[in-house]
Amino acid sequence: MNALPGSELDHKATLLDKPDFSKRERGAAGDVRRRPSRSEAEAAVETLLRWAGDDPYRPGLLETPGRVVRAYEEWFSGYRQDPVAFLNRTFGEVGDYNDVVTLSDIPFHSVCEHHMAAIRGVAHVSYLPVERVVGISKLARVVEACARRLQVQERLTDEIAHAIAKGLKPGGVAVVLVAEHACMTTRGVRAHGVRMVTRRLLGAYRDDAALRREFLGSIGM
Ligand SMILES: Nc1nc2c(ncn2[C@@H]2O[C@H](COP(=O)(O)OP(=O)(O)OP(=O)(O)O)[C@@H](O)[C@H]2O)c(=O)[nH]1
Ligand SMILES: [Zn+2]
Repeated sequence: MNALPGSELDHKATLLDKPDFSKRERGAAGDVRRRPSRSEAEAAVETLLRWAGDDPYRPGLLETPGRVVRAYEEWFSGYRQDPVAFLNRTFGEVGDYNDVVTLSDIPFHSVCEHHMAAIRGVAHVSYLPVERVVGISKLARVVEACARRLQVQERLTDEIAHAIAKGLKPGGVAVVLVAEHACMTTRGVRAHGVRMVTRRLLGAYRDDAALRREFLGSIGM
């Protein structure tokens, strides 16, 4: 099996790269090129609490801005991670094994970039190794690093697939995400139980119908 051709390995310029603020002017919140301080972020939460109609100085809410900022620090931890870097430590020695590796039902949590509401779901990830095999936890770490940012599901799917393609240079990569968007289930159209399914198939998974069927079958699709 040959590795994916170069064009597919190119890590596309997406939000996984650092945002380019250089051409922006000052926005309502000040100079957008400067990362706001923690206390500025907490003040923004306090404003939201007041806007909601509550009193941010009542005892139950006093520590809420600090908690919210710490929570968002976790939900946005992906901005401080390079997903491809998790794939640097590969194993060369896997005996005669030269077939697909699939990890199914990797839970993930992301944040919808339209409403900043939760996206919760599972990722199914598969790759066809060409010499480079990685510890399976690293695939889950790639999913996590891509998910813990503001996302739309289509781009999240694409970024996971391309990070694995770049890091492992495999014969193919397949990523399927099945997720529920809180912006659609808890507000707006309030369509409870709706799940969005997206997939990104690269290399052999895209070109070889039998391999694709086998993968989709193995994850119950
Ligand atoms: N394709 C795609 N759409 C998404 C995703 N997350 C949220 N959306 C949708 O993005 C759209 C944003 O539409 P807008 O009309 O700008 O926002 P809105 O007025 O809040 O829309 P409603 O949710 O219909 O109330 C909505 O249809 C959401 O359901 C995603 O990951 N992928
Ligand atoms: Zn949304």
